[in-house]
Amino acid sequence: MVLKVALIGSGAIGSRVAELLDAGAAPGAELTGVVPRGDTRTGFSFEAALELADVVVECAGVAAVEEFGPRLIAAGKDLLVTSIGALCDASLRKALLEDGPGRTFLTTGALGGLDAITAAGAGGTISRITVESRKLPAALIQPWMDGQTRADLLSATHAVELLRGGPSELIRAFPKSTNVVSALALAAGNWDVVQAVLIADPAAKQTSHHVRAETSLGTFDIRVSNEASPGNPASSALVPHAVVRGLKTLANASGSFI
Ligand SMILES: NC(=O)C1=CN([C@@H]2O[C@H](COP(=O)(O)OP(=O)(O)OC[C@H]3O[C@@H](n4cnc5c(N)ncnc54)[C@H](OP(=O)(O)O)[C@@H]3O)[C@@H](O)[C@H]2O)C=CC1
Ligand SMILES: O=C([O-])CC(=O)C(=O)O
Repeated sequence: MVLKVALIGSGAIGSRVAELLDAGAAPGAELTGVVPRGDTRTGFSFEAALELADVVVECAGVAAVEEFGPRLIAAGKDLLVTSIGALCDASLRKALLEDGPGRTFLTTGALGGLDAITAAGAGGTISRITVESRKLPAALIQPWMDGQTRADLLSATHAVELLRGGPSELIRAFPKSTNVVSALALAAGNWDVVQAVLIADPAAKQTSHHVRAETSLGTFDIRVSNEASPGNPASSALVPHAVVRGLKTLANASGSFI
């Protein structure tokens, strides 16, 4: 049986996922349509995705998870989320993870090591997870920043610490750049053990995430240095490939790491 996939969002991640699916990168999965933003009276629509897709991939942002996620799950569809920070909201988290009948999957996205953290959280205890993320300053400019803050950031000649805190604080201020922090909390099964720091680094050649997880089953030190997505310097180029890997597993798990 073919796994029918719909996408919400066709930016840097979504458009690459569509290309990869069309090129047959996930045997057993095929692209049914992409939900456009706004007026959907012509062509594919969210209603068409509800009717035709087995799994809907969100690669549109935190607000899109809030807007579409609960309806998909209530309709019995599966949802694959990239904007994982949306799950900082406890009531949305319940709707997506507990209420069913649809299932919510979370992409590993820009990170590695979530499998080990999930296993350690289930089989042991996690005392602390820290993550330091570094990106180029231009990728971290936000709509709420005033002109002076933007100018200072863009002209910085040294690394600048932008924010330190837990998943909710980070996602509120940098919703397109700190989903990995929420991913770590979900992997740990604990929203209180993760502390993050976001750094704008003019010398950053790649986007990096340095995770350190202290658990009763071991200490995991995980560093990823990702190329930026060609379409969006704020997103790692790895993310669409992580999404497609997940779809491939859903469609045909044989031989997959799960
Ligand atoms: N889990 C992880 O490791 C990572 C997660 N992410 C998440 O993935 C998201 C997407 O990243 P990326 O592709 O680089 O971002 P882009 O900005 O390149 O693309 C987002 C696309 O989604 C569209 N969109 C937004 N809202 C809607 C909607 N309601 N309906 C239909 N389309 C919509 C946008 O349209 P428009 O241009 O009109 O706004 C845009 O085309 C990020 O916002 C972030 O939350 C990103 C990187 C890593
Ligand atoms: O792509 C990345 O490296 C991380 C990112 O933007 C996010 O977590 O939202």
